[in-house]
Amino acid sequence: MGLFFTFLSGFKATDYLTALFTFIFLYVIHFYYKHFTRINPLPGPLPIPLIGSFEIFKNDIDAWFYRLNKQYKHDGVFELNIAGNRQVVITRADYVEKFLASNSSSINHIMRTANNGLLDLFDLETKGVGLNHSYQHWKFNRHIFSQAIMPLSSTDKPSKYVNSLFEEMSSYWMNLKKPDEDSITMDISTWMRRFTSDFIALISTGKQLNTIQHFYRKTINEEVTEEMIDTENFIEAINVFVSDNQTLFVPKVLRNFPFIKSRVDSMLDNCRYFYGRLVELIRKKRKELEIADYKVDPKEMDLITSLIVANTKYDPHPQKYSDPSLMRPMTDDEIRGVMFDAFVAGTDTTVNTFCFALYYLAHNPHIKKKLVEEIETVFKDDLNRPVTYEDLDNLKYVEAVVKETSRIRPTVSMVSRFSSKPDEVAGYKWPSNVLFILYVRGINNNPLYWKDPEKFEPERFLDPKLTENHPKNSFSMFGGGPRMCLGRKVAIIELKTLLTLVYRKYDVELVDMQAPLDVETSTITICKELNVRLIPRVRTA
Ligand code: HEM
Repeated sequence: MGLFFTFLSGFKATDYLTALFTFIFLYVIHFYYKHFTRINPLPGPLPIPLIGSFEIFKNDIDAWFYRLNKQYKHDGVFELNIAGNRQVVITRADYVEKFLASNSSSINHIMRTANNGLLDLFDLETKGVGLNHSYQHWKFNRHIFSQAIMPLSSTDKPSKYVNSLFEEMSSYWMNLKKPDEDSITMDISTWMRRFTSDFIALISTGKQLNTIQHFYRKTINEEVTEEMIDTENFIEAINVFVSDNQTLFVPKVLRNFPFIKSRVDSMLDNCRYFYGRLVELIRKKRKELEIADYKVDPKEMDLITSLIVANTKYDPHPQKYSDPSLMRPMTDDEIRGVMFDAFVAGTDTTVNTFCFALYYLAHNPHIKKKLVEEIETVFKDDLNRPVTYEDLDNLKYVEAVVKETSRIRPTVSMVSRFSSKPDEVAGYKWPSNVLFILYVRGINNNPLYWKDPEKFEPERFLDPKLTENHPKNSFSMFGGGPRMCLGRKVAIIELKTLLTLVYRKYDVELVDMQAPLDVETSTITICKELNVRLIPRVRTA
């Protein structure tokens, strides 16, 4: 060791600088050598060593993808480098079939990302569904979660919950309306974030979190209670995770770098808090079930109860599987993992889709008129009764509005798949470990499949000839294949019921018609703010 220091002491400061510059120079040469000799070079911006592109420091990565896709003339495939990682971006419907086919049993593209980040540190590597990186754990969790959530969508529970939450929220809005004014002005995205959290809480536990109520009380400056702080913290924890989840993919070697360490630590605190709240909900539910001796009407089961009793002697629908690994009950930690997914994947996605719909409807009054006409046709004179599960079948235009909103501005604008084996994709042969980005917004807006793609036109989804002639995968909202969204049916019920209730009771105008959508994209496109004027409808009948 002494000899080593004697050796170092022989160097001057300029020698260290020279060594540093030589290292950087060699790194840059190596980086570009690798770049220019890469397999299957595709069109794409010239990457900058280490960061890939300065675009990663902006808040809307989707805007960059959209621009590049236009620049490359929707050609079907281009490439990017993000933080040193090559990404192959696919923008044609026929190229994504391999990943999204409903009968796809191939496990080659089952993972969404490489596992070289911090998933294990956040206890997400083997937990939950969305980010799970262990095939066996993902399969087990997805199977149990799917059995718990899918049957809910054929009951009237989701629409009942939306009705009751809307009634509550709407009564707060009416209280906020000043007697001398004919409308209420608000950032509707903040209300809706609370609405969807209360909705998922109801679906999960049968009980409300009261986040809407607490937000209302905060808005009217009521004294802040512990309970109010708790629910606002809960909403904040979801927001933080959704808008900064890139932190999970920071390469392990960078974890302790000064700026990165504080960001990772703060995300860890956020997740610990969030997990703690979820575990509280699960333990509470377990206790209630124990007291009731697990006697629950199977038709009344909430999500957490279904997850707790799955594969136990209390399971009302016991099943046998050829794969014995699917037959064990879930631990509380595993339930916490999938509940985390339900809150993270199931709240913001619906809020954003809802807000985008409001934005596009306000900019297209003739479409809003048709939507209101359909609502009035279905509800005739009875405009206060709950929207039922049966009504949803008759609200075809409302559904077309939801789909058209998701076509033109999908909240999940990109879906990723990581290959574990060599494969042929988009006409090229690829080695294993390639990250493919299926650029949903690019495909949904590709002029090859959609006439005037930037025009908001829900009729596209009503004309059977049009939809039949469309190539497969030219529209996707919920992804596809083995990793397709598990909440898709519940989400459609929630969105249709909510849009109907809102437009039945209010006209919605934007405060600033000139303002573009205020969005940012990390993994999903988030509506940061949407200022609207709600004008209660005055019925003459
Ligand atoms: C408008 C609302 C929603 C949209 C647009 C949406 C969209 C998506 C998309 C695109 C994916 C990725 C699919 C793929 O990789 O092929 C996904 C996954 C997922 N979604 Fe949704 N989602 C919505 C609502 C919900 C809700 C309400 C829940 C649950 C309550 C939910 C739970 C999930 C889960 C658990 C996954 C991960 C599935 C897996 O990795 O196996 N989503 N969603």
